[in-house]
Amino acid sequence: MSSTVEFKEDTVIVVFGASGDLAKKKTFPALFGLFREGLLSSSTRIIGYARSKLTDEELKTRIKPNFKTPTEKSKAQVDEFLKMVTYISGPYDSPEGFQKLNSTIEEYDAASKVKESHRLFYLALPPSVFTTVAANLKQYVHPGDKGIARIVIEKPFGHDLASAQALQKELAPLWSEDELYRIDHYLGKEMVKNLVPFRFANNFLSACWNNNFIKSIQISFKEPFGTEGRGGYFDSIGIIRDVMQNHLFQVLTLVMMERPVSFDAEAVRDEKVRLLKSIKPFDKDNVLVGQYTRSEDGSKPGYLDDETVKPDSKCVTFACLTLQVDNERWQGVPVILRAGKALNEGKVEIRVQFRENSNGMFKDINRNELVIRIQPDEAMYMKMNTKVPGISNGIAVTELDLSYKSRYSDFYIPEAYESLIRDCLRGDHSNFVRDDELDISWGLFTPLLNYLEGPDAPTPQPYAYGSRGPAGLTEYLKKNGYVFQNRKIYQWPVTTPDVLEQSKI
Ligand SMILES: NC(=O)C1=CN([C@@H]2O[C@H](COP(=O)(O)OP(=O)(O)OC[C@H]3O[C@@H](n4cnc5c(N)ncnc54)[C@H](OP(=O)(O)O)[C@@H]3O)[C@@H](O)[C@H]2O)C=CC1
Ligand SMILES: O=C1O[C@H](COP(=O)(O)O)[C@@H](O)[C@H](O)[C@H]1O
Repeated sequence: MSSTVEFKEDTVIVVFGASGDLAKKKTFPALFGLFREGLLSSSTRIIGYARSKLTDEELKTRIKPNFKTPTEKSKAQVDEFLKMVTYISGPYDSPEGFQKLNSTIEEYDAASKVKESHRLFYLALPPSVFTTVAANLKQYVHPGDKGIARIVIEKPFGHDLASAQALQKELAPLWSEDELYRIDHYLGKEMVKNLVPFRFANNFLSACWNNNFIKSIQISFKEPFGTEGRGGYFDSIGIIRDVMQNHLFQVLTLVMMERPVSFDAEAVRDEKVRLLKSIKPFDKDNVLVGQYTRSEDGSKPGYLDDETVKPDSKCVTFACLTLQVDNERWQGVPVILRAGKALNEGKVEIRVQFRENSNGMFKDINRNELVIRIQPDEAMYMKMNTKVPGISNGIAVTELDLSYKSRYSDFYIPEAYESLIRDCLRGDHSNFVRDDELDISWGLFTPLLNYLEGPDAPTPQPYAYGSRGPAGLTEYLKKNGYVFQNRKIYQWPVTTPDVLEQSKI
C-alpha cells in the first residue's frame, strides 16, 4: 500500500507513554492544536496507553492544562476534542494490553465502517522500551493487509554508532522504513522548514551559496536554563548528543545540501545523506568544551551542585566544534556548531558570513552576514553596508529585515510537533530522519564522544550560569572564521545619526 496515503476521517491515533511528560507537554497539545486549526477530523479516535492505572477522566485532567486556547472559540473546542480521547492501561512487555488495544480499534473501525484501517502509533516512550512496544504492536495491533500503520519514535536513536545500529537492527525486521517516522522536532520548526524553499526558490542565493562567496557558517543553540532536576539523566548524554548530533546536524544538512531533484521525501533525504558523507572527521584538537558553574550572583546552581550528578563529572554542557565539508561547493568554509545550556539567553540561529568586499575604495567595511533566527521570534536579516542617509558619505551597517511577527502577524505558525504529526498523517517523510542519516552522523560523532568521555578527555572549561559561555569562546570563534561585527556602527532596532556618523569613507 502506498506510503503517501493521507489519513483523514476515522483514523486511530494511539499515544504510548500517555501518562508521561512528553505526551502531556507536547504530543496531546499538538493533537489539540491540529484539531483546533481544523487539521484533525472530529471522527479521529485518540487512545492514550501507559502502565499507570488512570481513568479516561484522569488522563484528560492531566493533559488539558497544556492546551493552547488563544480564542474563546478554541476554549470551547477543548471539550469537543477530549470527547475523542480514551485511555487504556496496560503493560509494555506482554500481550494483554496490546490485544485489548487491538480489539478496541477493531470496534471503532467496525462502528465507522471503514474500508481500510488507518492506525498511527506515537511512542512517547524512553528508548529502553521502544523495541518491546514496537514488537508487540507489530504482532498484535498491526492491521496487516486490512489497512495502513505508521509508527512514530522519538530520539534518542542510539547513544553511539554501535547502539544506533543495534536499535535499527531490532526495528528493521518489524517495521519497514516506509512505516517508521523518526521525529527530530527541529525539522518541524517553521524556519527549519523554510530552509529548502528559501535556498532553492531564490536565484540570487543559489548563485552565491558556495565557497566563492561564503566565508563561514555558524549554527548556534543557546538555552538560558541548566539541567536542574534532570542532571542525572543528562550526565551520560551531554550537550553534543542532546542537541548537536540530531537537531543542529539536521539544520546543517538543510543549509548545505545540494538542490534535491524534487520535494519528494526520498529526494530530499538522499541529498542530506550525500552532504553528511562529505563531512570530514572532526578534529578533536579544535573543540571547545565547557561546564557551567554557579551564577555570578549565586542565585543559580552550578552543574555539579546537582546531587544526582557525579561530583567529578566532566559532562559537557557547552560545546563548540568546527567542521569541514569536503566537496566542491564548500571546501575551505569552516562550519561552527555551538550549543550550550545555562547561557545568557535562549536563541537558535544560523549565521552565514560572506567574504569581505575586495574593493579598496572602502576601509574597514563589515562582512555581509545573513542571520536566520529559528527561535525565538522567527526572523531573517541580512546585514548590509549602505550609505548613511542624508548629507553624509559614510557607510553604515543596516539590515534587510524579515521579522515574522510584523510581516506575518496574521499567520498561524504551528508548533513543531503539530507540523510533524500532520506530515505523518499525510504520509510525508521529508521531515523525518532516515536510517542511513543516523549511521553517518553517529559515525562522525562517536570517535569525538569516545575521546571526550575517555581517559584523555580535556577538562571542560568553566563558565558561569547566565554567561555567554567559557572565556575562550570569542577567541575560538575568531580563530575558526567567525568575525564579530563592529558594534559601534550597528544598532537594532533604531539606528541614530550619531551611530552612523562613526563610520566614514
Ligand atoms: N528582525 C529582527 O528581529 C532583528 C533583530 N536584531 C537584533 O539586534 C541585535 C543585534 O543583532 P546581531 O547584530 O545579529 O547581533 P547579536 O547580538 O545577536 O550577536 C552577533 C554575534 O556576535 C556574537 N557576539 C556577541 N557579543 C560578542 C562579543 N562580545 N564578542 C564576540 N562575539 C560576540 C554573538 O554571539 P553570542 O550569541 O554568544 O552573544 C553572535 O554570534 C540582536 O538582539 C538581534 O536579535 C537585529 C536585526 C534584525
Ligand atoms: O531535544 C531537546 O531539545 C530541547 C530544546 O528544544 P527547543 O524546541 O526548546 O529548542 C532541549 O532543551 C533538550 O535538552 C533536548 O533534549
